[in-house]
Amino acid sequence: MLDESKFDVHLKLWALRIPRELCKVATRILNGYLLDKPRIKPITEDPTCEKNRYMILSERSKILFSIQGLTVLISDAGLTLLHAHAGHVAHLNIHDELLPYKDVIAKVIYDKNYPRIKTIVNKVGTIENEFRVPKFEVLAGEDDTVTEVKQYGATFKLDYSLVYWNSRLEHEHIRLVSQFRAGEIICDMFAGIGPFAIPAAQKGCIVYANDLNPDSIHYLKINAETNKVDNRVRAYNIDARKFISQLMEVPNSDEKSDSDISMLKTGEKFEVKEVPDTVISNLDALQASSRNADSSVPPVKRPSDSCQSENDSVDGTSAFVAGRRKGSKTKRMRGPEISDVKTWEHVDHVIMNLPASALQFLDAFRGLIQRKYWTDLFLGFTAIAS
Ligand SMILES: C[S@@+](CC[C@H](N)C(=O)[O-])C[C@H]1O[C@@H](n2cnc3c(N)ncnc32)[C@H](O)[C@@H]1O
Repeated sequence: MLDESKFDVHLKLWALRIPRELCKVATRILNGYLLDKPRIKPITEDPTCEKNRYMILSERSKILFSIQGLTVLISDAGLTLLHAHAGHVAHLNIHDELLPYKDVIAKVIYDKNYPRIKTIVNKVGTIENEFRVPKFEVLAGEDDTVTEVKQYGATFKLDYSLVYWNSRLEHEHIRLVSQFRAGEIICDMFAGIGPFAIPAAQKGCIVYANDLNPDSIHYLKINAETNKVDNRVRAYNIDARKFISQLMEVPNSDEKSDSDISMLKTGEKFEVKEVPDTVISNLDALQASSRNADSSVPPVKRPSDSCQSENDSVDGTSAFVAGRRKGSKTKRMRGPEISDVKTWEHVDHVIMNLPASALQFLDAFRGLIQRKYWTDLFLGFTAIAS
């Protein structure tokens, strides 16, 4: 009789326990570091918790390694993903039991990642301020937290010590924006430096982006310009409640007779229009005036103050920002301009990315929409409130 146990192989391997929803990302990051043996799956279930998975590392995974900004430390305390990074700043979240070694850990990460990583910071205490900016201590490298991050083809400048930023949300940014369509109107109530607003505008949406933190708005504006979407992003630096209520306020100059309103109700929607180049050029001169909405939302119809340029579209595929493609010299296409938008009549999506408390802002919408003017049945909400 065959003794099958003679064929058993026992491997002593390290494994990384992670929440199962991070499996895809982790597989990408750990590419080349996972166990690669025939008929052995490198990702297995965690018998103690169905929400977790074990990522089994290959035999050659060492004590400390760093790939794409994610450092894995294998210590007596177990396996820990130590840092996320934003541009040249690596952000550690060192657990209490490892704090006595924080300088050594920082030095190793610095040495292994320099010059890509130039500053190593560690989070101190819990986040208590309303801007959601953690406090950091610099453990190694330059004391310089102004950095640039690239996500989905957009560039974001930020000061890591002054504004909220979480590189790990890239997937969520992409997922949400993928649901928007060119020409839609988006209100981002807690916009930060623009990780939803900028790609939405790149896609051809008109974006009203607000944040209470003046530093976030400072960088949001820089990022809108850098990514050439400042003509489709209007930035505000006020409390979210005030922001949404001002956007929904009907200006006196826009009050309509009943017959006007019945025409609106027939479903007036923005359409892609052809615009002669001369009109576009004239609009260029007015563009600057649209960039500084800041602390108030004037509830009046603004003059035409924006236009699309041929660089507006990231991939050139959207109808709204189709613009003048290479080789075509005669016409540009444009969609709704921010000056044409009447937010009290129509908004497609509201983004509320304020984990733990976004839902507490829902009452701000009570009685806000004036049915007489509102042209749609629905308003889409996305509250990221976990
Ligand atoms: C979790 S962050 C999200 C920022 C951005 N959406 C992102 O993903 O990077 C929440 C943001 O809401 C802002 N914030 C907090 N309370 C606010 C309020 N009452 N009104 C407007 N913005 C507020 C903070 O300054 C912070 O930038």
